[in-house]
This record gives sequence, C-alpha cells and structure tokens, in this order.
Amino acid sequence: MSTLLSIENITYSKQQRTILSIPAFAIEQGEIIGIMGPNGAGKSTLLKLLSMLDSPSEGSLFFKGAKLSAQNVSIDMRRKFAIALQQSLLLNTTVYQNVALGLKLRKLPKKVIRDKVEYWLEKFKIAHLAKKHAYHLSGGEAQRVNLARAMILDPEVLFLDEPFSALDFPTKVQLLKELKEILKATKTTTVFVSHDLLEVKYLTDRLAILMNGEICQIGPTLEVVNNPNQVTAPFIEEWNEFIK
Ligand SMILES: Nc1ncnc2c1ncn2[C@@H]1O[C@H](COP(=O)(O)OP(=O)(O)OP(=O)(O)O)[C@@H](O)[C@H]1O
Repeated sequence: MSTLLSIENITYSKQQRTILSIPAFAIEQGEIIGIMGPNGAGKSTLLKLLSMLDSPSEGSLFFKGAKLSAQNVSIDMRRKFAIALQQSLLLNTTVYQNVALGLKLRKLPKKVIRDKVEYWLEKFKIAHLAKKHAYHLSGGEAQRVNLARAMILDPEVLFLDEPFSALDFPTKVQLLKELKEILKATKTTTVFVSHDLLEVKYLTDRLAILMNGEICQIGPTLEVVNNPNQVTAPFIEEWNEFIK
C-alpha cells in the first residue's frame, strides 16, 4: 500500500481554542479508514481539513506526496474528492438529475453521463426511482441517491460523515452491506466518520480514535477495538459493553 493523503503537524484553532492537534496522519491507497470519537472530539473538523473544505491554522496536507495549500488547490484537485454527509442535501429535482449533476458540471458528453447515471442508479438499486422527485424519497432512498451522486464522480478519496446515522437499523444494515461491496470492488479509498462502533467494525480496515482533538489510537480496526489503550479504553469499552 502507498500513502495517498496525509497531514503533518496540523493544528486547527478557533477563538483561541485548539480544536485539532495532529502531528501525523496518513491514509493509504485503497483502504477504508474509520474516524471515531466522542461528541465534539473534532471528527467533522478533521474530515473538512482532509477534504480541503477548510484549511488548518498550521501544518500541511499532502496528496500523493505533493504539498497542498489553499493557493495551489485547483478545481481538478478538488474533483479527486467526493463527500457524502448525514443530510443528503439533494437538489430540488429528480433522482436522475441529482445523480447526473456532478458530471454535467464536468461537461461530459450526454451519452457518457446517461450511461454512468444508469450504471450507478442500478448499483445502488434506485433505477426505479430515476424520475421521482428527490424531495419525495424515504431517508434510505435519499441516502442511496447521495452515495450514487458521490460514487459517480469516481473519486480518488470518498469522505463519509455519518451517512447512516439517520437511518433505521434494517435500512442501515442493508445499505452498509451494499456499500462495502461497492467500495471493495472499486477499491475506493474511503474516510468514514461515525459514532457507531458496529458500523465501523463492519466497514473499516483501520480505525483512528479521536479524543479532544488528538488521535489517541490508530491501527487495524479489530486490534483497536479489542486492545484499546489507557486513553481510549473508557470510550471503546463502553461501546464493547453495549454491542457484546
Ligand atoms: N468554526 C468553528 N468555530 C468555533 N468552534 C468550532 C468550529 N468548528 C468546530 N468547532 C468546535 O470544535 C469542536 C469539534 O467539533 P466537530 O464538529 O469537529 O466535532 P465532532 O467530533 O464531529 O462532533 P460530533 O460527534 O458531535 O459531530 C466542537 O467543540 C465544536 O464546537
């Protein structure tokens, strides 16, 4: 494996408060890495920095070894990333148009767009909803559209911020299963922020535990879950107790 995206000596501060302080963190090509931690630990902030939606107060971000800064981040660079959030934030139009939008912005030929949209609607089992208005979907259907809209961009890194947390359990389990198959088949490098150890155990290869803005433990997911360190144990053991 080789490092795809990494950060070095990052801090992120707001109103004289340090929200994140991370000396080093690397995401390997093709892996699914989870970021878990208590409320307010800084998970979403870390995701925003990694996906270049925000800039750190200090420190550097590297993509394939090249340093990125607010100045040298081109549209082409941004287009290597796709993001799916808990709220699907779909547009006021059909499912088809929502999934097609990113490719239209990239000015791909109509035929290519149609083929790709059909492919991804099929993959996420929403082809029958193509003409339906996005505002009339169930939560699970909307999240499928959201994920199709991200995957159609063929991202080098997919960022997921709690995409399943608003779904009921059976819907979540089904979508997790399908998404894992898709991510593994496409070898999509994925950063997955979640509150839920069950989701994280199922989906991720490695896990970083973020507490008070610091990565307190990182390693293969099962190793971290089964051998928490002194700092992460109270957080992880509470979960282990719950899902035993
Ligand atoms: N722009 C900002 N200005 C001030 N404080 C901020 C800003 N962004 C984040 N914070 C604070 O930083 C901390 C980390 O926030 P963040 O949303 O990253 O945590 P989180 O781990 O994702 O939390 P949750 O699990 O509740 O979603 C919180 O205390 C939050 O209030």
